[in-house]
Amino acid sequence: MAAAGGGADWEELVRRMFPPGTAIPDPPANLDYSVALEYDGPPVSYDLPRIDPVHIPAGAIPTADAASGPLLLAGAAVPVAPVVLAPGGRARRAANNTTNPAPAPAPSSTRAAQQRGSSADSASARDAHSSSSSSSEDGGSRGGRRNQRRPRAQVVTFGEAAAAGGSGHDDSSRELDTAEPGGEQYAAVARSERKGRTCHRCGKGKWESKEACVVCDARYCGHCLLRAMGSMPEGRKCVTCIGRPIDEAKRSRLGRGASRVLARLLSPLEVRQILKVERECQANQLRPEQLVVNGFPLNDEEMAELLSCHRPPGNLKPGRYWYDKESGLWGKEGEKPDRIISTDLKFNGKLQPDASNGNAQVYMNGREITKIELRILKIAKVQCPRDTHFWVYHDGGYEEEGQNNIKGKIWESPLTRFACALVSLPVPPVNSDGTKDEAPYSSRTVPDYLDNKRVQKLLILGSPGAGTSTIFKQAKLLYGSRFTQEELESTKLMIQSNMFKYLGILLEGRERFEEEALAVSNHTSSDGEDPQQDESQSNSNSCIYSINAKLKKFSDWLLDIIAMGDLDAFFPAATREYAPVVDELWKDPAIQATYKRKDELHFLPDAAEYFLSRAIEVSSNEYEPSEKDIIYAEGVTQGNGLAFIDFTLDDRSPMSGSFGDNHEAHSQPVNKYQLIRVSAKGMNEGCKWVEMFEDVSMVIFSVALSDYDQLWAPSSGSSRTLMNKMIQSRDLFEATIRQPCFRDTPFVLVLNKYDLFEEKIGRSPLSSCEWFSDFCPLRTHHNNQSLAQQAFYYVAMKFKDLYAASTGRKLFVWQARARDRPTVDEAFRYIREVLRWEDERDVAGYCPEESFYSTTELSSSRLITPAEA
Ligand SMILES: Nc1nc2c(ncn2[C@@H]2O[C@H](COP(=O)(O)OP(=O)(O)OP(=O)(O)O)[C@@H](O)[C@H]2O)c(=O)[nH]1
Ligand SMILES: [Mg+2]
Repeated sequence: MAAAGGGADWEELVRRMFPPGTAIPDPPANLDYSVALEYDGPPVSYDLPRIDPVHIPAGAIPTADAASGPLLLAGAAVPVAPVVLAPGGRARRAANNTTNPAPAPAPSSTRAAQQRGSSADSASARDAHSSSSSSSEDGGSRGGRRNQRRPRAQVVTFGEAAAAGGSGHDDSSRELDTAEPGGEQYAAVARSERKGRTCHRCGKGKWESKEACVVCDARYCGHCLLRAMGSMPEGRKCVTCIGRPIDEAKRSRLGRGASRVLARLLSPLEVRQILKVERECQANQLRPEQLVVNGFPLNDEEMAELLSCHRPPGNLKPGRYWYDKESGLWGKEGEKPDRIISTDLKFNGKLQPDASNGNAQVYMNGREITKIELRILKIAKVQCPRDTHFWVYHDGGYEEEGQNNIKGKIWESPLTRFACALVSLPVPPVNSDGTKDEAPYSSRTVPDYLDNKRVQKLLILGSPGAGTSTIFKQAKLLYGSRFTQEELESTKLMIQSNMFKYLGILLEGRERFEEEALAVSNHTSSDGEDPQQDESQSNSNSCIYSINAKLKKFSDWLLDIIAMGDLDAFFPAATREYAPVVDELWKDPAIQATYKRKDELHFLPDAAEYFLSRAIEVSSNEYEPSEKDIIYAEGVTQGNGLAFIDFTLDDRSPMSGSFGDNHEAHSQPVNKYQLIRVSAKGMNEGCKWVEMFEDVSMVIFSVALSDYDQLWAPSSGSSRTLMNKMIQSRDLFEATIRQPCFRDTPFVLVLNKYDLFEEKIGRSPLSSCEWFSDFCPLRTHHNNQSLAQQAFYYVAMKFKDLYAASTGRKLFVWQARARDRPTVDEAFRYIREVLRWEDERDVAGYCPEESFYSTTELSSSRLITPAEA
């Protein structure tokens, strides 16, 4: 505290402390005023008296009701609520009069000072500032530390703050200006804090979800949101940010993704309106100069033409683009085409040969195309040797330069369109017609239908047999279109041809048994000492012999039939003979000891028995696969191992139900998804496919839990030595997450075949897989988790740890039994939530409720043997 005295000095200071226009009472002759001033001298050597902040219970501070009434459009006045000062403010004022040294919380006084924002209050602001700066200056003092994370009192800030909005300072920057004299240094701290989890206004609510300002990213909890953002005439902006341009990083989320907080505070209609003005109000639109097309920034007319054309580029962000007015192709400067927009738009800039940074030595409308485009041209059977120059028109019609002869249309064949979809190249709409499009929209805003167009690509991968095709088929049956007649027909053929495969396996198996039986008989004849053992051995041998005899007869007979091509006889015979042979084999203890499970006996895939037992029906011409058959059948497409479906997912889900009154669901555009499956074979071809999928929103990686005790010859590489299947899956997973193109792509791991896992975990220890050798299930009385659940958690954690170690990010895990459709539905709803979390995280640093499914903070150590943990 510094005493100010002398002449009109003190009067001026006191005047500043009073509201404008208030008369200063005449001082009694002997009155002694003390006024606090900011101390900016060198650090002092003595202890400064400190005042501890008072705790003000929530609700003790009178507040005005937030205005959530009719929304006003840009430019109109913001409704102003009268300011109610926090008690802290009053206390501080009293304190400033020195007569009353009542403890006053520095934070709230700072806040109150800011709120008034008038010049008459600047002294109080400085005064509050002085206490804050002096305590920061004394280094490690308690007060200093506290001041860095100032909790703030809950008071009304909207209204008058909006009046100051034009000053170009947001709430937080003003606060930095006054309270944190350290300038840049402090700003950095404050900015990272802002990204943190606490409410920007009250400093609380670390775990609550929040809504963020689209300008300054300040995030507010449910208690402060409406106070900080007022009636939101330009969408989600602090009142002090109204009129200011949005943070461009948030542009793609403009008008969407309202938080749960907002949905809780306002009616769905209000939320929708706020999102609408956020998307459409003038202040939030791109400015023409933010778009550089063919090297020239747009002017107003060009911008208007671009946005109002028949097919404008949706979700525009500021940046440099190229545009080919003949074909309508549009892309980011230096990149492949991104979309096809209306043709013949007039821009100042001309398309340059190197616009897309292509190096294919083939030119389309003057632009050197990229290698990936060249590949598509080849698929489209366009002859394009080096240095070909094409003209390509809006409908894909093309001709060589100077030839005046349309040779065909590039995007006509479904195969070309499919290939384009896979490599994310645009194609014109099928009914694309002639000439320059008319302009049905005249406003500058992007039409709604474009917003709804967002398709999220989900790539599903996994090692062979992990269930990716089952999940894919379930998704198709759940959300996609029905199977076409053609698809049913090919499924039928596939099921029938699988039967041959199964029988082939049977025949191979027969030979193996024969060899084994031979080995056993050699062994018993050489060192059969124990007569009892001898007897059981010879029993078992004779059993094997008799079985082998049967199998041999069976297989010889099958071979004959196959040779004759008499399939009508073949399948019934197979069914008739197959089951009893297996049953009899299974009776043998030696075989049981070796194979543990009847279905492992013949090394047939899981589905084989299902189909073989109905071989007559399945092999007949009239056979029509049921939905269950489709699910059980192996293989989706017989072609290139690539398949995709488009679907939407509505918001009525058990998971979003857990979000309480989930209004935002109704206000959000329905997301469209494209599920792309690459067969394990495709994956194994050196992961060549992978790069084509760099723009996927998510990778779903499926692993069969039941693989942990299975040996399999690796499907890639030259080695044919058997290897644990789980380890193979792990290796493929690791190779996939390391792909540079998935650096920013979230992963969901689906641990599938939980039913088989549960069934076998009791008899076959999880540690059969060397990666799980330290699994140590808890057996306390209080622990009612089944062994399978513990093992599942453990496996999930192993993958999470692996993922975190390799990418520093968190892996999302879900459990499934893919043959069981509801579990796949649940998995996709979980996947949708993850996508939403990721979106919200991008926008607001929002973090979903931490749980096993969303966090990596848990570790598998709980389930590891102590010695190794
Ligand atoms: N019991 C059980 N069987 C499953 C489950 N998921 C898939 N299967 C079966 O496992 C077999 C292999 O599943 P697919 O979906 O074909 O596996 P994939 O990943 O497509 O494997 P590839 O076709 O080899 O690439 C099929 O017979 C499925 O019916 C499951 O959760 N439980
Ligand atoms: Mg399959």
